[in-house]
Formats: sequence, C-alpha cells, structure tokens
Amino acid sequence: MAGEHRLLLHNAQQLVLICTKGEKYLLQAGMQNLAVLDNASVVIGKDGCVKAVGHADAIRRQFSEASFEKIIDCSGKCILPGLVDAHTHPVWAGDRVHEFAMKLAGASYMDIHQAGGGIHFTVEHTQKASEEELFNTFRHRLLRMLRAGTTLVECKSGYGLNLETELKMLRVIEQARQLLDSNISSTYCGAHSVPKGKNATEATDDIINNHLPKLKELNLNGEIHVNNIDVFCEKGVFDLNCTRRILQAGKEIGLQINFHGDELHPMKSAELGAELGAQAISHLEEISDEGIAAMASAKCAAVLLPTTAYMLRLKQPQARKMLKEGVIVALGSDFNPNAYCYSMPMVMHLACVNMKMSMNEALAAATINAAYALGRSHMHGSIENGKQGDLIIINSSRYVLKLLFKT
Ligand SMILES: N=CN[C@@H](CCC(=O)O)C(=O)O
Ligand SMILES: [Zn+2]
Repeated sequence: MAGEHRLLLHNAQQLVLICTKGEKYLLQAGMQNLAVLDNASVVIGKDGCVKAVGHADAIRRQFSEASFEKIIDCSGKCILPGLVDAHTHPVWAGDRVHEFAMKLAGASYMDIHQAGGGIHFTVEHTQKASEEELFNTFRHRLLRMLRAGTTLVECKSGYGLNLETELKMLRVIEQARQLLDSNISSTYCGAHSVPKGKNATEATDDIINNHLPKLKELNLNGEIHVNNIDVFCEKGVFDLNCTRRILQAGKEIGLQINFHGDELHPMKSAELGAELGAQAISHLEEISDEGIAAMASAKCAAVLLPTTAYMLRLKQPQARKMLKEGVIVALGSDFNPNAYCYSMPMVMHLACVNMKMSMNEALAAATINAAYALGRSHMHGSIENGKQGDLIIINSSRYVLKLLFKT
C-alpha cells in the first residue's frame, strides 16, 4: 500500500502536545503544566490532520502494517505545534527607520503620530503602492515568519483607511491565504487611524455606512474572507464611543471583535470588549483592575505584545496579574513598520524576561491561547487527533533550550 498516510515523524526525544483534552485555551495552572511526551511519534493523514500521537512503541505497533509518503526520524529532536502569531500588521510599503532615530532622540509614538508621521506615513506609501508590490513584500514577510515557526498568523489591513486601499490590502491578504502555506486570520482594521481630512466621528460614519456593507458583500460572495474587526481605541484616535459603534457594526456582519485597547492611555477598552463579547483585545499596557476582572469572566483573550513595550519604552503589560486573575493570555509579534519582529521565539523570550512569564506559559500563550484569540483553537495550537498537522521540528533535545533560550 503506497502512501496510505502522508507523514510519520518518529522517535522524537520530546513531543510537546501542549494539551490533550481538546481544551480551547489554557489558564495559568494549565499553562504551567504543558503535556509533553518523551520518545514519541506522530502520524499525519492524507487530509493534513493529526491521525495519531503517542509513545514511539505504541505508534509503531498501531501502524506496523501502514505505509507513509514520508518518514522523518526525529531522534534527538523536539516536535511542537506550529506557533501562532495573534497580532501583525504585515501589509505595507515605505519603511520608518527615520522614526527610530526620532524615538531614540526622545520623541514618543504619539508625538510622531500627531505630527503626521507614524501610521499616517505608512498610509501615504501604502495608498500609492501597487497590489503586486504589496503582495511581494507581504509574501517575503510571511515566509520569514514561517521560517521562525509561525504557521497561523493574524494579518491586519489598516494602512489604507480609505475604502479603496483597505480593500486592496484585504485582497492581498486573500491572495496569500490562497497561494501560500501559512494559515491566515484576516482582520479589517480600517479604524487604525483617523484619515487626514476627517474627524473621528466622520471616519466612524464612513466605516459603518460604506466600508462594512462592502466587506459584507465581498465576504458573502467569497471574494475575500475577513474574520475579525479591529479599532485602535486610543486617546486622540478612536474614543470609546466611536470604538463601540464600529465594533458593534462589525459584529453585526459576522466579524469577531479583536481590537487594540488600553495601550498608551487607560481607555476602559477592556471593559468595553468584555461587554461586547470580544474574542480578544491587544496591548493592554494601561488596563484597569476592573478591566482585568471583566476580561477574565468574559473569556476574552489578552493578546500581549512584548515588542511594543520594548520599542516604545512603555510600561510592561501586567501579565502576572492577568494570569493570576484568570485571564486567557496570548502573545503576538505586532510585526509593523515600527516593530520589525517576525519571530515568535523572540517574542516568547521577551515575554519571559520583561513580562516575567515562565517558559511554559509563554509557549502556551504562543500556541493554544493565541489560536483561541483568533477563534481557531479547535484546529490549531496543540498536537491532538483531528487537528491540523502543522508542526515544527527543532534540532534540540529539549524544546526550552532552542525555542525560548537561544531564539
Ligand atoms: N497601536 C497601533 N497599531 C500598531 C502600530 C502600527 C504602526 O505604528 O504602524 C501597534 O499595534 O503597535
Ligand atoms: Zn497593532
């Protein structure tokens, strides 16, 4: 029987399952006690899903008569589920290296934004760029992410702001979804900034009256597949009221709420997200105690972004307090022209050093919990029967050594 199954990975020194009971997310206790098998094997079926996983001897017995298209000897190596990056801005043109110099000289993120730079600078360049140019740079970035172990990545629009360019970005994301190996969760982020010539209320009206109906139409006829709606809820950008209106309207057309909140100023974004049934909120450096409690009881994931606090010299998000209070903590790279990091191993490393997460907590946050933040943990984020067989093999006998220590 030739190639009855697609793949056998056998004899791994460590096989990091993450969890084993179909958990949709892990809270602190579960994150600290990840499921790991020593001397184990995994079988991937023709459909690309996990068929069996277990101790090497048991798999050998169970599949003694079976044939495989490919067999990889993983002796001395570790197998993990593909990493999940729950927050990126990967489609854009025009670099912002000049702003790094301004920041090093003391300018804040908002100083640059209010002077017309930052997101506005990227919008200007992205509006002018062709779809082909955007696709080519995006493709390169996704491949770099894949090489660093990311197999599911959230990708935002948000450097268009006008309908035409937002749709151009979403088409580019759609093209990558169809042509490349990475799994993508696509996010409409037309409220990433208030476009020049409009105030926040006018921009909000434009999004609700013009952008969202068009997205609904294109989603329904299958031209694009947008999964999430995002808003930059921040002082001087979109206030709580505009944010509420946009997120609510997005939810009404079937999008999951997943937005930027409580980053530079306390906005009560966490409380709003919990109230609206958000799947996730990102950043949260300035979250209130009430916001932490509300997110814990609403099962709304906190997507923490260690590169942002590092690059902008912000205070660190309170990962330890969130974990203690029962929040589902996930991680993202926040890859964008201001935080140029493709690597989830580096993000996990920063989460350990700067946010005081343990190595196991960081790995759970970059796998099952990041998948939950995207509403995809039924198929991604752990190695369990029936889930997508996106795996990484690392050339190390202990996963902590190579993945979290030597990033
Ligand atoms: N804070 C808003 N958005 C991005 C930054 C985007 C940009 O500066 O281009 C973030 O998540 O960090
Ligand atoms: Zn962001």
